Amino acid sequence: MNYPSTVKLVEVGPRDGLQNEARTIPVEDKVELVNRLSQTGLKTIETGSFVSAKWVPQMANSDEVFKRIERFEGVTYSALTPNLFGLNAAVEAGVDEVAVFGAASESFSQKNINCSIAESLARFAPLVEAATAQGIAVRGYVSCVVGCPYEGAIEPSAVAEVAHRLLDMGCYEISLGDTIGVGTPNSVKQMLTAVMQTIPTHQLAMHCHDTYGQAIANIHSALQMGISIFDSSVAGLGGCPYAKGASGNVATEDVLYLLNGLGIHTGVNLDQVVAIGQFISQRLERDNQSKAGKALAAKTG
Ligand SMILES: CC(C)(COP(=O)([O-])OP(=O)([O-])OC[C@H]1O[C@@H](n2cnc3c(N)ncnc32)[C@H](O)[C@@H]1OP(=O)([O-])[O-])[C@@H](O)C(=O)NCCC(=O)NCCSC(=O)C[C@@](C)(O)CC(=O)[O-]
Repeated sequence: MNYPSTVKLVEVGPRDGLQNEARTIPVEDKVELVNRLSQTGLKTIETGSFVSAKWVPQMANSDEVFKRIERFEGVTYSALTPNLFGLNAAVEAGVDEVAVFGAASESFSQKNINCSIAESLARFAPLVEAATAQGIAVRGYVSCVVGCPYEGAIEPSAVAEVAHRLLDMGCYEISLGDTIGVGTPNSVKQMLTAVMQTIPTHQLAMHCHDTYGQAIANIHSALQMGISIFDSSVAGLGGCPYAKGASGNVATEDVLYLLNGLGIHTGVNLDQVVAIGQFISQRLERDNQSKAGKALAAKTG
């Protein structure tokens, strides 16, 4: 079997993982989480979000988080920015990288960012231009790449179109989000086949949620197609506030266990991530969603 020899993991726990938590998480806990993740070998940590606090209250203190984290050499600290207002706030807070987030589903786009897909792209273009002019790289997300909570199945061609437009406007990498985790290896393959017709494989990432327990199977399928960038969240934290019932991202521990088993290099220390998964689950008083994390933690006591 042909797999990439190296995989980059984008840790989205502090953002995607925490954005949906009901109770306010103290800044200190977020800072401790980011600081600990920074020492595991992870090279990109999505640390917060510069969105409306009315829409996503949990991310309201992202500026403070950015100001208080320790910056570890070689680690990129990124944030979501839906518009120029968000970009300016993010730059002020000292982000290294930003991400715009669009969708392949009209209904999801309206619910998530209150505009159509076309309007979102028109809004992102000046943001990407302003960010790159300041030397800040922009990642592009496409949500609902397999299914949408409001529209059901999504055509691979719709995903390919939005992904292509984001790349064209200057995003350096496109992260394909199975927002509600409905994908299976076949539907993911069909979607990737369409997207890979216009986007080089090395510029594509998969962002899998594990709602239906398919995330690891889908990642394995994407690996076989040459994808070498995956988003994941420590302890499987997370869920999107505008996708009811969507559970967390695939757990970083589970992805690392898979990649280690396949002999794929990540540079990330699994044991350290397991300990962080236990720490954050205890702080949030929630169950650790990582199967590998729980099994490994039980072994070490
Ligand atoms: C995009 C908007 C702002 C449009 O929201 P809107 O209401 O259409 O915007 P607006 O321009 O009319 O502004 C309304 C108010 O928001 C303020 N505002 C405007 N922009 C900002 C900003 N950047 N930061 C802070 N405040 C902002 C603005 O100042 C104003 O304040 P008011 O005058 O009412 O006091 C809103 O819909 C929003 O914030 N949405 C965020 C949704 C979100 O964060 N969703 C979760 C992340 S996406 C995700 O999780 C999926 C992903 C990426 O993980 C991949 C996957 O799994 O699929």
